[in-house]
Amino acid sequence: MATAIVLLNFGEPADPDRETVLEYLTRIFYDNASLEDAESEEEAWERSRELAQRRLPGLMEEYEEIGGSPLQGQAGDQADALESTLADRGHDVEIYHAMQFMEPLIDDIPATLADDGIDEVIALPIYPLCGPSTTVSSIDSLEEAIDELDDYDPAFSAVTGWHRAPTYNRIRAESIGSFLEEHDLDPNDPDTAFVFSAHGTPMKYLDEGFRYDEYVEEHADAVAGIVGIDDYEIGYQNHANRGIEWTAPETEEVVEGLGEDFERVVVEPMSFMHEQSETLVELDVDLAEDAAEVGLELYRVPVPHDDRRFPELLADIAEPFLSHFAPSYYQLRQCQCRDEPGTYCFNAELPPQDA
Ligand SMILES: C=CC1=C(C)c2cc3[nH]c(cc4nc(cc5[nH]c(cc1n2)c(C)c5CCC(=O)O)C(CCC(=O)O)=C4C)c(C)c3C=C
Ligand SMILES: [Fe+2]
Repeated sequence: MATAIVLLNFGEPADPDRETVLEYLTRIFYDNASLEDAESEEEAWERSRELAQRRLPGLMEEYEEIGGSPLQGQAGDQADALESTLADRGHDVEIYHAMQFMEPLIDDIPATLADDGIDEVIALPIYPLCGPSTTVSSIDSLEEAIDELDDYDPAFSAVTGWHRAPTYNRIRAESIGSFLEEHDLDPNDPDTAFVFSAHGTPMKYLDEGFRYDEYVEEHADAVAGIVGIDDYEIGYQNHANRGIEWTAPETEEVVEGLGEDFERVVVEPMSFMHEQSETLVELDVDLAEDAAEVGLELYRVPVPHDDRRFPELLADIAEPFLSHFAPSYYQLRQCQCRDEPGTYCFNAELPPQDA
C-alpha cells in the first residue's frame, strides 16, 4: 500500500498582493457562509466577496507590517520534519501539506495523491484545539475533494483533536517556562498577569454542539498546572465582520482590564502551531499598544512551531494508521465533532467508568 499523510493548515499569503488577499478572504468567508442565511450559493458567494472587499484594506495593512506571513514556510518545515522522523522509524510514507485557504489548496491535493499512486490517506490537521471551521472543515474539504475525483477511492482516515496528548502539553508548557526564564519573569509575581489567548469562534458553532471553548479552558488549566501558574485569564481573538456573537471575553478587553492591578502581562497564543498575522500583528503590535495604553508591558510567548518533539508527536499520532493496529490502543476514539467512520481524536467522551 502507498500511504500519505496530509497535513492540513489554514494558510496565509507569503507574498500578499491585493488580488491574492482578496481571493484568500473570499474563500474564508464562503467556507463560513452558514453563519448567515444566504438563500442560494450565488448569494453566499456574493456576500463573501462583499465581506472580503470590506476586510481587505485592514488585512493588507497587517501583511505590510510583517512583510507577508511565515505560516506557509513553517508548515512546509513541519511536513519535512515529519517525513524524516517517519523515515527514521522505518515508515515509507509520503507527506503532503495542504491549506484551507491558500495554495497548495486542499481541493487540488487529491489529483496529486492519485497521480502518485496513493491508496491510503491519513488527514492530520495542525490545529491543536479542534474546531468546526478549522479542523473539521479542513478534513471535510479533503474527503469531499477525494470523493469528487473519478476513479479514485483511497482508504481514508483522519485525526481531529490531539491537544490532550501528553507530549503536546509538555511542548507548550516548556515553551512558556523557557520564555519566562529567558525574560526573568515570574507568573506568580503580584505585578505580573498571565493570559492564554485563543482564536475565537462564532457562538453559533458552539450552539451547534462543538466544544472548542471547553478545549481552550481545559488546555489552559493543564498547561498552567504544568508550568505552575497560579492565576491566569483566558481571552479570545475574534473577527467582527458579520455582526454576530463570538466567544467572550476578547483578549483585548481582558488585557485592558488588567492595567489597574499589574505592571506587565505575559500572553500565550494557545491556538496556533505557527507564527502568522494573528501573533505577529494582532498580539505583538496591536495588543502591545493596547497594553501600553493602560500602563502594561506585554510579553508574548513564541509559538513552538519548530520544537523537535512536534514531529515525534505527529508521528506517534499517525503510528496506529501506519502500522495498522487499533487506534484505541493509543487512546484514540471515534471523534464526536466529526462523527464519520475513520475519524479519531483524544477528546471524545469516555463511557461512564465503574466506581
Ligand atoms: C493564518 C491565519 C489564521 C489562522 C491560523 C486562523 C485560525 C483560526 N480561525 C478560526 C475561526 C475563524 N476564522 C475566521 C476568519 C478569518 N481567520 C483569519 C485568519 C486566521 N485564522 C482571517 C484572515 C479571517 C478573515 C476574517 C478577518 O477578520 O480577518 C472565521 C470566519 C469568520 C466569518 O466568516 O465571519 C472563523 C470562524 C479558528 C477557530 C482558528 C483556530 C486556530
Ligand atoms: Fe481565523
